[in-house]
Amino acid sequence: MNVTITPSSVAGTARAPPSKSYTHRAILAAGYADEATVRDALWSADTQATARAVELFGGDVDRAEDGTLEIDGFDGRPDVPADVIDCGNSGTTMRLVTAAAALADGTVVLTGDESLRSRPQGPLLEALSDLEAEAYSTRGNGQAPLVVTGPLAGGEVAIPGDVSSQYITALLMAGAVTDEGIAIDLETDLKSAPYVDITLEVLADFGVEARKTEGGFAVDGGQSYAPADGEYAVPGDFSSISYPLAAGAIAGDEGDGVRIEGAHPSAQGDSAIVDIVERMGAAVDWDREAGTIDVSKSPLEGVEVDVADTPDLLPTIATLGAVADGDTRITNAEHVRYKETDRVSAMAEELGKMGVETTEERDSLTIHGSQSTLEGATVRGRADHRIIMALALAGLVADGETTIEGADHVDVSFPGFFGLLEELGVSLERDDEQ
Ligand SMILES: O=C(O)C1=C[C@@H](OP(=O)(O)O)[C@@H](O)[C@H](O)C1
Ligand SMILES: C=C(OP(=O)(O)O)C(=O)O
Repeated sequence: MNVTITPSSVAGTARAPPSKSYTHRAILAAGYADEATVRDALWSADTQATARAVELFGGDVDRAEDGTLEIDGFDGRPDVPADVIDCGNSGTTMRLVTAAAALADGTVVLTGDESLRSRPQGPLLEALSDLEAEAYSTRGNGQAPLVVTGPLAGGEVAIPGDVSSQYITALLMAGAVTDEGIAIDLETDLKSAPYVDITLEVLADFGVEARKTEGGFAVDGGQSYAPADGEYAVPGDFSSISYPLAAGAIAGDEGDGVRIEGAHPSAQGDSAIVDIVERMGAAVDWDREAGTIDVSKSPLEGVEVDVADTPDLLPTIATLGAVADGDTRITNAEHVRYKETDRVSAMAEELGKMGVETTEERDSLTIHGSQSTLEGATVRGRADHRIIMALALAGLVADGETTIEGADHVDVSFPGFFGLLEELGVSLERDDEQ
């Protein structure tokens, strides 16, 4: 599907979709449990990949009409699946499920789409091998397809922290049901650190104790997963909130702004977007207790933003920077190159087609912003949900129409994204022929 956006102003109320990160963890934690109910779960292409994996491990995921998931777990140790596990486009699924697979008493094969088969899995495979499982890439290049044979022993393991925090999450979640537990020693500084905080929070909510240590993280073995009262509720997603928030800041209607609901504080590092938009000069009011954010259009100015903790915000910040006056410098961004696409280059090149000048370095992206230079263009979504959504934002304020090719991939994290834009008053056309 291609989507063509006509420049539009936005006004109205947007409900935050449920958090993708919390939903993945809750579905897998429920899988490790005997049974659990997960309320307010995100049902997207990525979270469905995790649900499929839980089912292949012997669990059952039943989705009620209101979206509640009733999950029968595999109760600690996964069965050896009757088929290959296809993780689709989801890095979180592949990492978390690879470590779970190492608990099975047999061999598990994992694969994914072309993008996922180009993302780095090597450090996790090495860590699992150090913990006595057999784990390798069929091509010997640290990328999927992956073959994992358990069972995983506990123990101590060293792993780099600057490729993906999902390796740490995966080891902590699986480590809780090993006999000995797992102690993780970080060989480098940890990037995307708030995602491990999310993991510690979800583990605690499922009655599993894991902790930070001097050199990294640790989890004791022999623990069982069980949420209090058998239920777990997923909070709103701040990476997804970044899009309506940025839309309100750059294209808010003069009279009415945008209100976002479901924005309660949680461990998500991406809630930093509220502060970033405010620093750029937008009028933002976050009522943390009510979980509402009100934003209206204001002239924006370039700022410097360190995305070590918040890689998924880079595309949104790049578009904000394109609209702002002056330079927006996004630093500590090397790990943003290991996502569904190399998002540093993708944003530089696609915004470039809209007339935006950028300077790209290995670890940073500088956007030389000025609204007057944003021109409508045909841009490539690169099969990456966050690139598509960030380019749609740019289309709101460009001069002329913007066509985003391959826009259907928003279903990875925000299936209702274009419907929401329409509700906020955006004029857009979908071309399903493509
Ligand atoms: O654990 C998670 O839920 C995630 C961790 C981050 O990845 P990395 O840790 O690979 O940077 C983030 O980019 C991804 O969207 C979700
Ligand atoms: C990188 C992302 O997710 P994942 O790593 O799960 O593919 C994302 O949602 O931006």
